[in-house]
Amino acid sequence: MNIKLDIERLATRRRALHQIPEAGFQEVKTQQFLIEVLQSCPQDYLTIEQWKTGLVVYIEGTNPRKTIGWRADIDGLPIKEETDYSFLSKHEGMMHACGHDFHMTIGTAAVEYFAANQPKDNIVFFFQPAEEGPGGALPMIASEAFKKWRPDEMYALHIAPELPVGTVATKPGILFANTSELFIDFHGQGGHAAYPHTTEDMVVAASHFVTQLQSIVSRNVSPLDSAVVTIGKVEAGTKQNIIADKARVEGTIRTLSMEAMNEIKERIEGMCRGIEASFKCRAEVDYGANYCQVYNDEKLAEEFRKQAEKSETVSFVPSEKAMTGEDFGYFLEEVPGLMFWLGVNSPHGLHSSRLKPDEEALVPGTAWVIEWLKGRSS
Ligand SMILES: CC(=O)N[C@@H](CCC[C@H](N)C(=O)O)C(=O)O
Repeated sequence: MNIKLDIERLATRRRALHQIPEAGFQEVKTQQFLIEVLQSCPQDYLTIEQWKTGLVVYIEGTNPRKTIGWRADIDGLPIKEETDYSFLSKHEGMMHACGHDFHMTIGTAAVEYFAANQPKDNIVFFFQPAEEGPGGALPMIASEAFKKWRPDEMYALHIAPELPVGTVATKPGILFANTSELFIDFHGQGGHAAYPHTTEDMVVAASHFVTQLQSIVSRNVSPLDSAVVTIGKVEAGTKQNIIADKARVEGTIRTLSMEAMNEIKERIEGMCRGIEASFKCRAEVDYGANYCQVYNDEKLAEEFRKQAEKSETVSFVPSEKAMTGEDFGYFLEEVPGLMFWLGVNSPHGLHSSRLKPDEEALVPGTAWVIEWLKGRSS
């Protein structure tokens, strides 16, 4: 299939989106930008509905037997950008460091294509807020728009910095892990740095906790299973000579099985009780947003591989499972489908302040999404 795509046009759109990254459920400018792009498509059989800070775009097919879903996530991350781009993020401390600017560019370009080339089956595009947290997929699935245009099958992509441009990768079954956020607040008695015996030092309490946490994966999870417990943020204290009365640690738990997830949470709570007793403090645990695993339909993953192997647009690369999380997993609990990686060849990885996906990947990425959706619709 030969679809002509203009790299300049795609890159311009991606750059505009790159400059306005917004946190989950705050994607106001992003939503406005997407509306403007999508309103400039032929509207004959297109319906655009706003849903919170996201959008649902329905394309009516010529002779529909089913509805095919596509999901693109739209939120940015709280990261200070450190690339050498001339089109740096204009939102201080925020960055599209997970490639959602690519996901939106490809998603909107696919809408443009189908708005001008009516598909046989209906296609519904979900531009979903808050993938990085607190999670937009579950409320989007509960929305009236999802009920009205409920897809029979559903797809999404994620950029893969480590794969070359022009490649796609996926696998049947589990692709991404179960995840749970982790927030723990330690409260004690602060005071003067010179009188530690009159205080309960929350820097010391939190430090012990973070160190103890490291034994969970090695000593409580079966060596035949896989799990990750990462603390990405620690916050405590106000000044070098004041003993902190509060400390907060923030992290994430990733597992391939729910048994491991439950075991890890039980161990964390046990450790917190131990820290409370040892340091005469209070530890409050909050698990924030939890995402289920991304589980690709076996039959569809096989069809995907076969079609990609025959394609002139992309090359297929087999994929391993990853401990990444994605609330797209919730869509796949509702309807069969799959997620795949799109190679973008960046020297720096996802969630890096230096992530620089190669814009050349926008052309095969968009062409492949169109090719795949067209294939599903014939
Ligand atoms: C693809 C990707 O990087 N996804 C994020 C999802 C975040 C899940 C949640 N906020 C958590 O941190 O547990 C990831 O970090 O894997």
